[in-house]
Amino acid sequence: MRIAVLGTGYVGLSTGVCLSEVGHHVICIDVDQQKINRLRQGISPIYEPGLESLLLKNTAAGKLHFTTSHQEGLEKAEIIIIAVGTPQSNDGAADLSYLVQAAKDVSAHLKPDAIVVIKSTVPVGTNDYVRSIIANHTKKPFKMVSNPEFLRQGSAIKDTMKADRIIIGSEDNEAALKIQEMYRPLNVPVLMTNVKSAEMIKYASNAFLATKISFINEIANLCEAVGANIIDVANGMGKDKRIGEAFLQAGIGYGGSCFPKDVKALLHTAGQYGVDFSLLKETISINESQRQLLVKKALERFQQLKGKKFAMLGLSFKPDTDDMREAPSIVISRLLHQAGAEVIAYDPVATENAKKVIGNTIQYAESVEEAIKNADALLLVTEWEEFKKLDLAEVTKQMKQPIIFDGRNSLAEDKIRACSKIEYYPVGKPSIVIN
Ligand SMILES: NC(=O)C1=CN([C@@H]2O[C@H](COP(=O)(O)OP(=O)(O)OC[C@H]3O[C@@H](n4cnc5c(N)ncnc54)[C@H](O)[C@@H]3O)[C@@H](O)[C@H]2O)C=CC1
Ligand SMILES: O=C(O)[C@H]1O[C@H](OP(=O)(O)OP(=O)(O)OC[C@H]2O[C@@H](n3ccc(=O)[nH]c3=O)[C@H](O)[C@@H]2O)[C@H](O)[C@@H](O)[C@@H]1O
Repeated sequence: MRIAVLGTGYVGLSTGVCLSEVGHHVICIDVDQQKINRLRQGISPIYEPGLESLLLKNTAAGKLHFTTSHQEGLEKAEIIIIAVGTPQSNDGAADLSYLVQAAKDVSAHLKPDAIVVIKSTVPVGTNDYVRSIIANHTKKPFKMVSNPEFLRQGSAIKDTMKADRIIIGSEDNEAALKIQEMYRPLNVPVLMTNVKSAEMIKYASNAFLATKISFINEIANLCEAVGANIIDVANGMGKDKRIGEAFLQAGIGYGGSCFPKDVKALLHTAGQYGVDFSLLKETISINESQRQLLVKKALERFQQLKGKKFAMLGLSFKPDTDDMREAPSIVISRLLHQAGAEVIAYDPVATENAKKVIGNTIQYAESVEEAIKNADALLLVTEWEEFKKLDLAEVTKQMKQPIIFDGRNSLAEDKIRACSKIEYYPVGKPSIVIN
């Protein structure tokens, strides 16, 4: 099939690359000339494991193209997938301005009878709204399908190729079947729904997962207070198939480009329809306080933070991505800076993006060794594999004080116990102090 994808972000690029991999002819369109230039040279503008090799392979095979011209991209496309951003606006609602512009771009160059697929995460009713925008700008016939995306950053390619499900929402059976056919080579279960249900499935899924994280974080806080161990508690809960093991990792809260904004957008929709979804308010408020946890723990330990030097390991909102959107490291940096502490941070891939968001209120190191030198404490903020492999006995020797606050419970207990001197403060389980 001839497919055009609007937006070469995490979702658009991963989708375009994977659809070309399974045999379709894909042209990806973006308004960002720099991104398109890099993509044409076979360089991915985002860090995403496995993406660049598929990009090179399918570009070389002539199945994957990139352009900034909507005309060039759309004139032959039988399926048009819109994957532009829907960020959060000031009132918590989803900002649909990119989507509205994309709809206008589509209507200007649409091939008659093309199917317009909305993959961006959009509030209930948005597919109908986009349909009316396109219809107001063109007389050509077209069809619409809602097809929300569930991939995670850091495993976008795997999640696309081996998704748990594909949701196809449409009032037009023929269009829905064509999109099902487009995905057939992936061999993933498909669920057909109406448009509004498809739109709701996306928000309900993200809000549920975010709530699961806030729930386990509150249980972790309670575990600390009563002397239980969150790892055992989460294990014990997760063994119940009705609960499931996934998304029960306690830590310093959820971040990223989606959970924070999507929970707020769903709450906004609920408000518009007079539904008081107070559970979501709690999910948000627990998450906000959880992001401050490491700083609170540090304050408890040191009494005052002025003049203290903190090595911060990890900046991105999760491992295997360079994305800094809503990363807990932003809040932690701000609080430590306000308290007069010095922060020197290291991240394997997110440092350049972090500099744009956090700026020069903290320093950036090129390696773990540089970050930890003479530090009063180490804050583990993102659980990159590199950090799990550290020789903690050696790390603590390089520090001024051997104090570690592990915001992701990611350091192995036997490595901690192998240190001759250490103070280790995890989340939701007993601290380890060896003098
Ligand atoms: N990032 C993620 O892991 C996931 C994101 N989503 C949703 O997918 C959507 C896209 O998210 P991301 O890929 O993270 O966004 P992104 O911000 O990384 O990329 C969006 C891209 O669209 C381009 N763009 C904007 N207007 C355009 C237009 N008129 N024509 C062509 N290109 C245009 C931008 O230049 C940018 O490169 C959002 O609605 C998001 O909520 C859904 C699932 C996962
Ligand atoms: O709509 C989206 O954008 C995507 O949002 C999330 O994907 P993503 O944000 O890439 O990453 P996750 O692995 O879900 O992690 C999100 C945040 O939750 C945190 N998290 C995750 C799991 C957990 O057990 N505990 C926990 O604190 C992570 O550290 C991270 O900050 C969802 O998992 C995807 O299904 C969805 O498509």
